[in-house]
Amino acid sequence: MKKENITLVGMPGAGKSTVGVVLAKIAGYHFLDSDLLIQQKTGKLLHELIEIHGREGFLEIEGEINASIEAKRTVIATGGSVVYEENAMQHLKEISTVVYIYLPYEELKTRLGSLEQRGVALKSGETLKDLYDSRSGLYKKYADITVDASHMGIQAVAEEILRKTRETAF
Ligand SMILES: Nc1ncnc2c1ncn2[C@@H]1O[C@H](COP(=O)(O)OP(=O)(O)O)[C@@H](O)[C@H]1O
Ligand SMILES: O=C(O)C1=C[C@@H](OP(=O)(O)O)[C@@H](O)[C@H](O)C1
Ligand SMILES: [Mg+2]
Repeated sequence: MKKENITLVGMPGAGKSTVGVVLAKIAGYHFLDSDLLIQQKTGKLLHELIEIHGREGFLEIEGEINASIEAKRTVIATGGSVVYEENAMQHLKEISTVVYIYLPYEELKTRLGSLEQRGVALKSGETLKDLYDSRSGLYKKYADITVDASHMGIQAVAEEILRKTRETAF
């Protein structure tokens, strides 16, 4: 593994935050959840930011903060909407190996609770299926590696990500 950070991307509920902590532990890395970084830097909760600034305003803030991450030997769990921000993704690709945690739509749907409660950056009238279909291509576009997490437990997904990042030279 040439790059010294691992960035996790994927749909909300795919397991970026939970798997990320376990992955950091087994890799001997630090862990950074960029959602928490946004909350620390703005002093607001994510859903408050979306309420105050709207979807576009939130994406701008998310993009800027992700584009400014400095990390070493760190697993970075991003928020699902970071792939809308080209600058942020270019930066994350420069500093890390980007891993897409893929989950089929049906499995994701049963896993996710209320979308409002999670503060997902939906356009007006957009459903989870619309979001899934429109984002899948973006996750694939930026991913160096894709891990299919269907029917896998948290530990198994973390181990698979570590195995694949170690065997792939970037
Ligand atoms: N591989 C998995 N198997 C079962 N449940 C999982 C798995 N990965 C994550 N979860 C659960 O799914 C929910 C969403 O996980 P989370 O890490 O918050 O996703 P994300 O950060 O991608 O939005 C949590 O309740 C978490 O415990
Ligand atoms: O996909 C999204 O639109 C979002 C996902 C959230 O993070 P998770 O992917 O960790 O749930 C968070 O960044 C924000 O509320 C928007
Ligand atoms: Mg998360």
